[in-house]
Amino acid sequence: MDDQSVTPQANDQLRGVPALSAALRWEEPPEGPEGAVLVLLDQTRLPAEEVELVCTDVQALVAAISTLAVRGAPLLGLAGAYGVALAAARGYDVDEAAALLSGARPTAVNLSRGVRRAYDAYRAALSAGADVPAATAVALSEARALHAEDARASESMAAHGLALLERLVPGGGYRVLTHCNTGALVSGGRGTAFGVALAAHREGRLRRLWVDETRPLLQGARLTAYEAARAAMPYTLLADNAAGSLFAAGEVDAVLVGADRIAADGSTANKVGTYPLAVLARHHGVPFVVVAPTTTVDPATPDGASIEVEQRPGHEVTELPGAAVPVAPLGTQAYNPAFDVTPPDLITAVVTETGVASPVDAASIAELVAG
Ligand SMILES: CSC[C@H]1O[C@H](OP(=O)(O)O)[C@H](O)[C@@H]1O
Repeated sequence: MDDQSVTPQANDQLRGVPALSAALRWEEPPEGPEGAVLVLLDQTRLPAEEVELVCTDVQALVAAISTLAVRGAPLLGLAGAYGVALAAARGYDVDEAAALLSGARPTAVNLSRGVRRAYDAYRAALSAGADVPAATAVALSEARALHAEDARASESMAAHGLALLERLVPGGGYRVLTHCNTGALVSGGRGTAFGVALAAHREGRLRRLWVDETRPLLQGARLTAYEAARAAMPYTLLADNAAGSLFAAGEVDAVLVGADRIAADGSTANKVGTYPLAVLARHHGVPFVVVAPTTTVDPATPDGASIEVEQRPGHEVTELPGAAVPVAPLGTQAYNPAFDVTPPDLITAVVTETGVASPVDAASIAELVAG
């Protein structure tokens, strides 16, 4: 494979792009939280433009979640928690806000879990006699705590994942294939699977990051390539359909992917196209590793069949992002699941901030959750 690594200087799209800002942040004026806003980096506009969305109400935040302007399981958890605080700060119906936020996308358990965490804290404060401003401060404090916990979890996952890679592929020079986007754009920190690849790069052990474009919304081509270029990582973009030939050519040492929901038995929902990679990895004897915080593990979901897979609009398949005309004839029906589910027997290891589960089964997953 010829070296096609790109450095930020070589890519006009990136020249002059400001440093990657936080994917999500809370802002409030000196007068107090009544004027609070949630500022989101609009991920639908990347990599060409770094545009921020300023959400002043829950409806705007729900729309941003539904359109993937803000996305990625851990970040959805933060958005949900801050969304409850925003509703309380601005005097909206907090019960209604919690319901709207939790229902914005069904698969990533982090979203409803983040909403629940801030909502329960808010309600508990009110029950304990706090007034609304004080209860709002409690909800915001929970959101901020979750943000900090996710950043710390990101560092721990990178450390555990790097140590696992060294065990799986001794000597470094890893050629890692990844799918979708799992970097700082989905996290309070440096991400999940991408964070492991970034740590390997910084240790001089990453020979190549193979980046699946990840149809139909191209999170890989638009977002992972963007993050990899900014980190000056040796990355190469590929069509999802080309992954098989890379395995056949012996060009992949490990697969690193994220997760949106990990069931109690280790079944893992992740971006559609993940399951075929797991089958390819098994066929070619390549380690297949899921990297996710324990906030993505849902003990209440027993197995893969119990995971609700979000079905998205067909136009995302029949139209290319930004194209003037559809690629398919008008009226074409499209099958567009946002995720698929990989069974535990095809997963070499699950890496969380608490450690590594391998083999992957109900017992090893429970041990990760217990910490
Ligand atoms: C570590 S983020 C988890 C997960 O979220 C992405 O889905 P989406 O872009 O639809 O939010 C993708 O499945 C990532 O692997």
